[in-house]
Amino acid sequence: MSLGAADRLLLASARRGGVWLGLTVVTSLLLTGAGLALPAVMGRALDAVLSGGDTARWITFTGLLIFVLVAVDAVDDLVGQIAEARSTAWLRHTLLGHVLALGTRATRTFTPGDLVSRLVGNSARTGNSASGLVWVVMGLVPPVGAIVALALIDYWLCLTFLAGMPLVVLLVRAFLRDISDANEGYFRVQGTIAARLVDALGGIRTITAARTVDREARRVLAPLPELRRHGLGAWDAIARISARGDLVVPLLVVAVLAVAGLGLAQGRITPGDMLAASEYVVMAAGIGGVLSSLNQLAQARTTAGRIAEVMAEPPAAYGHERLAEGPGRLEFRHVTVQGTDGPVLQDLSLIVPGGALVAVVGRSGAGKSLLAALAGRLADPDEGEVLLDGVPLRRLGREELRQAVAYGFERPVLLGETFADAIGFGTPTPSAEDVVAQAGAARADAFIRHMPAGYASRVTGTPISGGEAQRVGLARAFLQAGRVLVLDDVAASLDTVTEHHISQVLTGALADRTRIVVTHRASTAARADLVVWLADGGVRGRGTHRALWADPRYRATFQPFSLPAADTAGGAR
Ligand SMILES: Nc1ncnc2c1ncn2[C@@H]1O[C@H](COP(=O)(O)OP(=O)(O)OP(=O)(O)O)[C@@H](O)[C@H]1O
Repeated sequence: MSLGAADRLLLASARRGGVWLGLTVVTSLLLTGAGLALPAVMGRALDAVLSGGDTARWITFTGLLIFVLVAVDAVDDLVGQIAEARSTAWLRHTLLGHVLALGTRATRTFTPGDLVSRLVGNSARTGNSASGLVWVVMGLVPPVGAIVALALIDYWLCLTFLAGMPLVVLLVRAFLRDISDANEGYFRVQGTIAARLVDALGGIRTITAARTVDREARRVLAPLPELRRHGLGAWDAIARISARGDLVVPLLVVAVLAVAGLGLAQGRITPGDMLAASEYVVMAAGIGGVLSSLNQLAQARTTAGRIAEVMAEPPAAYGHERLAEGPGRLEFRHVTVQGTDGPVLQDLSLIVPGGALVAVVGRSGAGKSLLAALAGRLADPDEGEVLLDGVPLRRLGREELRQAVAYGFERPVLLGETFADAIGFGTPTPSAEDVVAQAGAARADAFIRHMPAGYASRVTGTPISGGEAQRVGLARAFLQAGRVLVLDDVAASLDTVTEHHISQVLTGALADRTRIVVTHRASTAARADLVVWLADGGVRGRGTHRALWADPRYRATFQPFSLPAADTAGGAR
């Protein structure tokens, strides 16, 4: 993490407080000014009482200053909170936009739980410190002003105070170092716990079925002792600075008051000056107020650093080129994708003819989904490139690419309020007729109509089966289908009759598109114009299912239960 990036982000978020932050500066200035003037005015009031001067005038001034302090304090709280809310909103917006722009890369680099903790907790902590930034700067004004006031009363007072300052500076530096380390550890561990919790919620069925609830709870909360250690570290730093401050500050106060007493005895200063000096020396030594703001700022820098880490990940860059009319011909040119233990796909070259129905088959882990992801830039190759109708995908504009290549997934996430929304998701202006037509094509229409509110039924709170969710996802993919449609194992939860019907849609209404279908089923491969058989990081074979079937290793890629009689070489079509 670069501290520079964290500081820049912190400042940028503070700036989003806009006019409210400006008002915070004004109210802080007023509070600081009134706070600084009060001891002097009180001193004058005392001198006036003792010497029979204009007592009423000075007491009125004192009352006015106290009124200003109370009234402005209330306004200061309000404008400060508005500025903080604006900063936090901007941070969340910016971070969320960036995470979504990172696409699949976001969750490969950061776990979802960790991202959520950065997006929710860390953003708030950073944004809420926007006005804290003002307070740190403003917090320094009273001590500095008080030192100047001491000098104005009597320069010996000021010199006595300054003699003790190096000690105070050392204390503050040590505090900042300790508190930053503790905060950094604390927020990191918080992110780890959030990540584990999200994992556990994702696998809650498995955990419940395997009766491992207690074990899982222990796993999620395992970093708690570390969290406690960092939390205690922060408290320790605060306790140390206040203990040391409790020692140093009274010593400073006593030293300055002793010099002031001497000045009073020698007639250099008046009793009112003595009263003011006693207030100013406490104010000058009042590092406590600044310390809590500094602590807040140190936390905000740490959380800003965690946000800056995500922001530093570059999102996928899109080009500006558009596609000319074309059949949807895809070309994989010497494509290599590195996995964690070496290449998953290596130097793979493949042409998917425009308008063809291509089945991608292979054993589990062969890289079928990865190949499907490469076809529409849900993943980018480490070497080589993928071209659509002659244009490298990287050069295409985002909109152009997303319109050209549509996807359907095995476990679709249904996004949108209602089922109609979920099907129309991603299509700019889906008409109700189109939504219903594609739901019919994907065999989703009947069960959606049976719901109490039909297409207007809410997705959240309406339990549906895995196969039903797949059909809704398919309807969305059909509606979106551009010149290329990629279906990644979409029929996994479908019965053979439904799957057959959907195959008919692929070879009927959508026959003019390039269709890439990742499948484990021989029956689907049999219906394809071309089968691409992946193994050992490359294309082991390509051709029709019937031709490839002669190879026993090809036959072995299909699980026995998915080989109906019709799927023998003779029956395969
Ligand atoms: N974008 C990526 N970058 C690097 N490696 C990846 C990427 N996507 C997937 N992989 C890795 O590629 C390997 C193959 O995964 P993939 O999901 O493509 O297999 P598959 O053939 O579809 O398997 P299955 O039939 O079980 O779904 C896995 O080890 C996976 O971790």
